[in-house]
This record gives sequence, structure tokens and C-alpha cells, in this order.
Amino acid sequence: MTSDTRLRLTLLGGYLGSGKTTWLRHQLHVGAFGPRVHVVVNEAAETPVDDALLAGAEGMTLLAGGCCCCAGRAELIAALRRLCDARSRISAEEARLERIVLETSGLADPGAIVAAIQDDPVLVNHIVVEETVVAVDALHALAQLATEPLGRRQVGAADRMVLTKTDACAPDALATLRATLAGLNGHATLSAAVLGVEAVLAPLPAGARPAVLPELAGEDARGPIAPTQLALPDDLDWSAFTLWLSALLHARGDDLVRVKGVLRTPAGRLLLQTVRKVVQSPEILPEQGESRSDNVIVFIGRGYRPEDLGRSMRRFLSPTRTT
Ligand SMILES: Nc1nc2c(ncn2[C@@H]2O[C@H](COP(=O)(O)OP(=O)(O)OP(=O)(O)O)[C@@H](O)[C@H]2O)c(=O)[nH]1
Repeated sequence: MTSDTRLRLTLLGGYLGSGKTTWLRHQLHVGAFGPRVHVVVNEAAETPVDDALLAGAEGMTLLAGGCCCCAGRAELIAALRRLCDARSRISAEEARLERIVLETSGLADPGAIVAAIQDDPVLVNHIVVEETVVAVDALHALAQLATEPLGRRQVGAADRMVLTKTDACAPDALATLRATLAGLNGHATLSAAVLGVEAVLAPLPAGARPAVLPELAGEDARGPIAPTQLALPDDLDWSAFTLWLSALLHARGDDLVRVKGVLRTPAGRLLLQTVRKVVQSPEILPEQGESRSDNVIVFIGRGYRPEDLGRSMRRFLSPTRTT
């Protein structure tokens, strides 16, 4: 039994669309984090989506509109201090908060967040960062690791890597990825999860070799990855919108890392999301009245101007309009 009575914090990181929310949703469902867990979700975009998915958590704080490892750091520290304050008003014998799970945005460097918590003179006395879990997308991680310094920093910061989407990944590619991850971070444990549920990882084939990754000097020359939001008209022409999105992903799916949003449709609130060129099966979300994030789509990527994205969509939806 530990005499350290500080709040435990699990940091959950991983690249955009790697499966963080899906994994966390299942872990909360099965009670993997124990009782009295507060979830803090950070989304880089102003329009949050993940909070709609994690509605089952006991307590939740949403930090939207700035990545917690950089622009949103002060907001994160303030939110964590508030949780610590509230906890210190309750005696250790009572049912007080035991753990925080912090789901970072896909653009965050988990190492920078751990450092920010440990460098804060208040938080360091109240919170112990117990584990950094990083979700690694079996379908896209090799490409990300080859081109994105951030992808490598995330893997490097992990105590535990959870391979996601292994159900959709060819065995050879999976073996190469596992050997690559072992080379990048041999200290972290590696497990697999399919749609959040733990899956068995067969022993690594003896002949598995890591991918040869190029040297990466710094951030990509195409500029930083950033979110852009587009509001959809209430009288949306669904076929035109779907066609536009498919054409866009086909042409620019490598630049457009992530698309997500909750749309109001005749069938209900529909969660639409893509990861690179992969369009996920749409999911109908529970009704919860009007939400300010409904009918707003967030596009996260680089290599285009936000205004061009909006113009392209409006042209497609109303071909007679010129802007
Ligand atoms: N086939 C398959 N799809 C998965 C798996 N895990 C997650 N997904 C899908 O991948 C997409 C992204 O998953 P999320 O859990 O939203 O990913 P995220 O890391 O939270 O995304 P961001 O917060 O935007 O960075 C969703 O459509 C999931 O359904 C998996 O194990 N297998």
C-alpha cells in the first residue's frame, strides 16, 4: 500500500484519430481506472466532439480550442488546480477523487504536458503522473512516424503503447510497425485493442524488421497542422456534401489528417469522422438537445488555406454561388 496520497493522473496521448477516445470509452465502461475518476478532455478545435462520446464518465472537464502542451497550457494547469482544490476540501477518509485521466489532443506532445504538471509548484504536491498511455494507429502510424516529428515524440513519451485498429491492418505491416516501435521506445509496454477492447498480440515473427525512418529536421515544411471549422447550412444537400467530402479526401487525404463533427440528420445526431483517407462508419449519438457543436465540421490538417476549404465546400453545395 502506498503512503503517497496525491491524485493519480493517467495521461492518454496519441496522434490525431489514433483511437484515444474509443479506447478510453471502453476503459471507463469496464471500470479499468477504478472508482472516482475525473476525465479531462483536450481538443485542439473550438468545436468539441469527444465530450459527446465520453458522456458516461463520472466527472468531466472539457478544454477545447487550444492544445494543452502549448497554447492551452495555462488553461490545463488552472483546471487541474481547481480539481486539486476541490479534493483538498474533502478528508482522505471520505469518497474523494482518486484519479484524473487526461486525454490530450492529437496534436499534443505528452512529454511537454508531464513537464508542465511537474514544473507547477502547486500541482507537483497534489498530482502524481502515474502513466503515459499512447494510442498508436496500426493503419497509419508508419506513415506518421516517417514524416511527423510529433508522432515520434508521442511514441517516445509512452510508458504504455496501445496498438489500435489491428483488426484492419495486414499482418506484415503490423509486424514492421511493432519492430519499429520497439526500436523507438524499447521501455514502453505494448498491447493491442480493437475498438477499445483488449486484443491478443501474437508473438512478433522472428523475421520482423523495423521500417527505415528518415531523419526529420523539424516541423513539416507544409506548416503546422491546425484546425478549421466549417458550419453547415440547415438545409444541407446531403448527396452534394458527401460527394464533396469524398472528392476532397481522395485529392487531399494526406494533408487532411482528421475530419470530425456531429451532424443533425433526419435519422438523429450523426457522428461523422475520417482519419486520413479512411471514412469511419457513421454513428448515431444519443439525443441531448441542441448543442452548439452540432452541424459544425472540424477539419484538421495543413497545406491549404482555411478560406479555400470553405469556398470549395460552398461552391459544391451551391454551384451557382461564386464565392
Ligand atoms: N477498425 C477500427 N477502428 C477503430 C479502432 N479504434 C478506433 N477506431 C476508429 O478510429 C476513428 C478515430 O477514433 P477516435 O477514438 O475518435 O480517435 P482519437 O484519437 O480520439 O481522435 P482525436 O481525438 O481526433 O485525435 C473512429 O472512427 C473509431 O471508430 C479499432 O480498433 N479498429
